Order: sequence, then structure tokens, then C-alpha cells
Amino acid sequence: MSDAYDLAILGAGSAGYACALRAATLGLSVVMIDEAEVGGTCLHRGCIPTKAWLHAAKVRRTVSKAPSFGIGAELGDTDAEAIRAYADGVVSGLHRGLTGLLKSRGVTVVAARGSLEVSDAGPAIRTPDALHRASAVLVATGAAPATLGFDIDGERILTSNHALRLSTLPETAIVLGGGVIGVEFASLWADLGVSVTLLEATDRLLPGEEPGHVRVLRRELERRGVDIRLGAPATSAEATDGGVRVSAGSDSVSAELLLIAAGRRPVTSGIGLEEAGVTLSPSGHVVVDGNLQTAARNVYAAGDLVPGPQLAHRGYAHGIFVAERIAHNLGRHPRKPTPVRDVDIPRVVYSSPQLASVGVTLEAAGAGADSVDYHLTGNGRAQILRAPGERESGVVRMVRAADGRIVGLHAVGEDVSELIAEGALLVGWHATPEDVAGIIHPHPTLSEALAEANWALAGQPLHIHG
Ligand SMILES: Cc1cc2nc3c(=O)[nH]c(=O)nc-3n(C[C@H](O)[C@H](O)[C@H](O)COP(=O)(O)OP(=O)(O)OC[C@H]3O[C@@H](n4cnc5c(N)ncnc54)[C@H](O)[C@@H]3O)c2cc1C
Ligand SMILES: NC(=O)c1ccc[n+]([C@@H]2O[C@H](COP(=O)([O-])OP(=O)(O)OC[C@H]3O[C@@H](n4cnc5c(N)ncnc54)[C@H](O)[C@@H]3O)[C@@H](O)[C@H]2O)c1
Repeated sequence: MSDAYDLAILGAGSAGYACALRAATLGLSVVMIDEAEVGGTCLHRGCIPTKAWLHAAKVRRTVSKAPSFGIGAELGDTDAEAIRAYADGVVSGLHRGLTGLLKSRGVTVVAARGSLEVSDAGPAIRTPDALHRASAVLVATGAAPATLGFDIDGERILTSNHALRLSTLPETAIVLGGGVIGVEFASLWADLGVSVTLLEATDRLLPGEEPGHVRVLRRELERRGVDIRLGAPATSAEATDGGVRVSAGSDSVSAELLLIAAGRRPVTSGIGLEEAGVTLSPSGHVVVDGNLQTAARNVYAAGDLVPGPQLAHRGYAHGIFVAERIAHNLGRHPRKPTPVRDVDIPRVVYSSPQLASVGVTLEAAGAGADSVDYHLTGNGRAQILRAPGERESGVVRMVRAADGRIVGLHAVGEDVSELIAEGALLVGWHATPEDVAGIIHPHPTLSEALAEANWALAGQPLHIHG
């Protein structure tokens, strides 16, 4: 039997739909199967709604500071239902756009639960009503919140899925986990007037990020009232009359609700992967080679179920890579695509202040590496954004390896997420500070921090004290 499609995709999240769009552009026939709406976690339960909630929280914070800028304003009540409606509006607009785009590119979208099947005829995705055969299959079923075995009721004990659906905010909340989700929710809830206790099992927030920058973020969260308890592994949670009580070491903490933000586990069981010859790691991730090829012939995996950072833009990059790889193998794309390197992928924590980074820290950059710190107290734009009386402006650190290449950029401060795309260019293009010292940055922008760091590393500092 001849293949019905060139490519069949299981999961229409960031990785799956990016693969579908790119493959269709390259002339491949594509079927994409998802049991939920196209767009996946990022669009419906992740990046987009959390950033809308964070933006609403920023509006409230800005209004509360308005008098320091000479603008009279009084804070009214916070209407969580209205914030949710605003976030839903953003999501549904983007969802409509994505649905239209997939249709216009000719991608066949099937709304059904699917599983992988591999036979002598090749790979296929089975749905209740059909078998979708293809020359190649991409599995991109993503990840779901770790629940730690706690009894999630969606009212007192929540995951981020539930937290984004709240129509009233609690007065008190416990956030379990000091990773990205925990820190973003602690930040936004604190700005919306919730009294937050954050429990983190290890001795630091956000492992992997510049320790000094994490300290700046921590001080700022504490200044806004977040009670941060490190070395506090939560072991149990029980519902009480007033909400929930959590045990963490010798501590017991009570609040109206508990958000569990303790990582996300790959969605890889019960969908025929191992039966089809795909190897899973002990953590349940799909084992792939450098080309995102699984142990099963012509079956690829992409996105959160592949070990590494769980980020939407990594999913896009994976999806695009797989589409081009398959098209190349089918003779429809002239060149072999370049595999995605996790180290080149920028990361942003959208809390207040933000943390943004790409590449490696100074500690990880190896012998002979050096770095420069540019403090945003010297940056005009950062000073304009800062309300009078606020203490910390933030800092940008640029890291250079012994061979002269820029291998890391790390920043903490208001709106520093806007810097990191340039950081990704510098790191991804293996630029040296000398290469880019002549590139002119507009004044007054936060981006001048990068020019200052380049100049300093190239031995010609301007506003940095030598
Ligand atoms: C609260 C939160 C905030 C986040 N914020 C950011 C952010 O700001 N920036 C960022 O880069 N990343 C963020 N992320 C991470 C980002 O959402 C994920 O990295 C991204 O969605 C992963 O894409 P994916 O395609 O691998 O999986 P997903 O987006 O999870 O898509 C998987 C799809 O597979 C479908 N599926 C699963 N099993 C089956 C089956 N058997 N049959 C049919 N369909 C199936 C699911 O319905 C889903 O639509 C956030 C995540 C969360 C939870
Ligand atoms: N801005 C963004 O890019 C963004 C935003 C949200 C989520 N995400 C992605 O979603 C993924 C999941 O985020 P996350 O924050 O849930 O996971 P995470 O792995 O980043 O952090 C989980 C934290 O929970 C802690 N923890 C685990 N068990 C605990 C316990 N019993 N008690 C106390 N602490 C405990 C861990 O030590 C860890 O610090 C991340 O990998 C991230 O890439 C990205």
C-alpha cells in the first residue's frame, strides 16, 4: 500500500505545528493529529496566558507606582475574572490565526487521540477511526505537570493549568517549586496582592541561571512580600477547612491554595511508543540521536518529550529541523539542516525583574574565560523605567571563552528579555567582542548595555569604570 502522507504528526503543540507548517511549505503532504486544540501547552495553558497574567500584574504594579512618576492614580479592586477574559481573548485570537494558517498551507488536522504503530509497511498513527500512514512520523506529545502524588483537586491543590483558570484570587497561596513556573506565579500573584509562600527543595531558586542574578531576583521578590523558603522539600499536602496545609521538612505552612510547580513529565506512556520500537529513558523521555531520530525507523521526536530545556522556541526549532530533514531525505530540500544545540537556545523568566540568558555561565565557560558586568545603573533607559526609590536596576554579564568568542549573555532587570535575541545572535554566530564593537546601538535603549559590554571586553570601555 502506498503511503497516504509524506508526514504524520502526533501532537499539535509548538513542535508539532511548527513541523507541519515548515513541511507543508516544502511541499510535503502532512496530517497532524491532536486530541485537543491546535497550539498545545504554550498557546492554551503556558507561555501566552501566563504572560498575559504577568502583564496584568505589571499594569497593577505600574499603577501603584504612578504617583512616584507624578501621575495621580488610585488602585481599585483586582478582577481576576476580567484578567482571565483578557488572557482568553489573546489566546483565542492567536488560536484562530494558527488554525487559519494550517488550513491555508493545506495541513490536514485530525481532532482525535492517537498512538504510534510501526509495521513492515512503515510508521503510522492510529486514531479511533483511521490509520494514518506516512513515510515518516513525528511524535510531539509534549509534557504534563508533575503532581508528586498529591491529590490535585483543582480548587485547593492546583497545577498551573488550574491556576490560569482562577476567577477569584486567594489572599494566601503556597507555591511549591522555585523553578520557572513557581517564580513566575510567585511574582505575578505578589503583584496582584496575594500573600505568597514559596517552597523550594534545593538551596536556590532557578538552578542553572547566574547565581548573582538569581540573588537580585530573590531580593526583589522578598521586597514585594514573597516568603521564600529554600531547602524546604514539600512531602505532603492535606486539605483543611480554610484551604490546604503543606509539610516541608520540619515546617508546616497553611494557605488558601497550593500551586504545584515541580517540573513537567514527558507524555510518552500509553501511546504505543515502546511497542513500536521507540526507546524511552528511565525518566520517560524519548531517546533520540543528534537528528531527533528515535530508535524506530522513520520515527522522530521533538519538543518537551526530548530531554533538555522545555521551551516553546526549542519546540519550534526541533519541528523545523525535522521537517527539513524529512524533506531532504525525500529529495525535496537541497540541504541537510543543522541540528539544534540546546546551549544556543535563549531562556527568559518573565518575573519582575526578568531574568534572561543564553549560552553558558562564566563558571561553565572553562579555563581562560572572562566576563564583564555592566550595571544598568549606568543605562539611561533602565533609569527611566525605574520608579524613583526603587533600589536595584539590574546587570548584564557577557562571557567570553579563552578563544575570544562570546559564549554567554546573562541579564537581570526590568524588560531585559528584549536583550536576549541579540545575545542569541552573538553566541550563535560565534562573534567576538572585537567583531561587533563597531555595531551602533540606539540611545537611550537597554540594548546599549550589550554595546558597553562588547566595548569593555574588546579593551575599549566607554561608560564602564575600568
Ligand atoms: C505555565 C507554563 C508557562 C510556560 N511559559 C513558557 C514561556 O514563556 N516560554 C517558553 O518558551 N515556554 C514556556 N512554557 C513551555 C512550553 O509551553 C512548552 O515547552 C511547549 O509547549 C512544548 O511544546 P511541545 O510541542 O513539545 O508540547 P505541547 O505544547 O505540550 O503539545 C503537545 C500536544 O500533544 C497533544 N497530545 C498528547 N498526547 C496525545 C495523544 N495521545 N493523541 C493526540 N494528541 C496528543 C496534546 O493535546 C498537546 O496539544 C511554559 C509552560 C507552562 C506549563
Ligand atoms: N518563561 C519560560 O520560558 C517558562 C515558563 C514556565 C515554564 N517553562 C518550562 O516549563 C518547565 C517546567 O517548569 P517548572 O517550574 O514546573 O519546573 P522546573 O524543573 O523548572 O522547577 C521545578 C522546581 O521544583 C522543585 N521541587 C521539586 N519537588 C519539590 C518538592 N517536593 N518541594 C519543593 N520543591 C520541589 C525543584 O527543585 C525545582 O527547582 C520548565 O522546564 C520550563 O522550561 C518555561
